[in-house]
Amino acid sequence: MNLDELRKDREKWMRWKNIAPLREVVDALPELECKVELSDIVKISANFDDNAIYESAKLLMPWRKGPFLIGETFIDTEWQSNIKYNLLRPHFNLKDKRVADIGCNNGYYMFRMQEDSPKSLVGFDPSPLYKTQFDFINHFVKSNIVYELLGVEHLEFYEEKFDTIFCLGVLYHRSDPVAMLKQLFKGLDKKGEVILDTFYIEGDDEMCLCPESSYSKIPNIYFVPTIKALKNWCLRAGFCEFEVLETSVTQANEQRKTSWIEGQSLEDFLDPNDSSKTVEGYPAPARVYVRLIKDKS
Ligand SMILES: Nc1ncnc2c1ncn2[C@@H]1O[C@H](C[S@+](CC[C@H]([NH3+])C(=O)[O-])CC(=O)[O-])[C@@H](O)[C@H]1O
Repeated sequence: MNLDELRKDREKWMRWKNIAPLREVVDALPELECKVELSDIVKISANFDDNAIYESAKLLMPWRKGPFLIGETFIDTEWQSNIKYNLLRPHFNLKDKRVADIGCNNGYYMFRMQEDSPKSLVGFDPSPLYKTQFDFINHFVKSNIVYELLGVEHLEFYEEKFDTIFCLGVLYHRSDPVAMLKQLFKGLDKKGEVILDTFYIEGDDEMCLCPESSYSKIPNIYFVPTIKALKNWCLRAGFCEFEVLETSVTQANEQRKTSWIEGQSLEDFLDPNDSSKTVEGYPAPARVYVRLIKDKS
């Protein structure tokens, strides 16, 4: 597959009529000397015109992943992504590694991962809006992060292999999860690892929930496995080791409606009389975080 042709083709997405005005917002950002602090909130300080920054950031809504503070503008994103990042933080060390984040959204995790001084950081996400949010933040952060408007399906054709691949919150969106796991496998160098999270259901059987048309009001969720079924998928994809790192139930403080998104959030996705269930009557979203090893030899 010729990725350069695809890249060229996807550059055109930036001229879509809903995206082009947002590109102008990014192109008009001022050149300023900035101080960047990588903590739970990615903080950028400089001599900003705070009203202008606020108005520009608002135009790039919805903001799902973060939070960010730019001057006095606090982008209170739908997700407090620091919770997932901090849960995973004890389980990786990225020093001098080639790292990819698949489904990187606006790059929040990659901005934080810079604290480890990886050799390289590449984000894959086929969303022109999220890339524009990344460009907005990175205009001030000035990182070397590479953002590819590509999907997980392109990873196996990518020009370089990776030592660590993060793939968080993507597997349940794929209609062929084993094929996706194989694509991650092929994206790794020999000794590589994948850190992945996905929704799971409780149970000792090797079983899977197949939602009828939506899960937690999300339409494109195909399979929600037990941990044992997930392990089987991973072994079938070729990984030699499957290690459960953490499990968590999404709480209202992690995903909630803020003034930086339109529409609904977690509180509208759960049964109002029983928060252990989704509105569809399925078990409420719980996530398992795993490490997959390509080859131990
Ligand atoms: N083919 C594709 N390949 C890769 N990514 C894709 C594709 N299609 C859509 N996406 C992207 O995958 C991300 C899924 S969100 C996870 C974000 C982050 N990782 C998180 O864990 O918070 C889901 C969630 O938060 O549950 C979005 O940014 C999509 O644009």
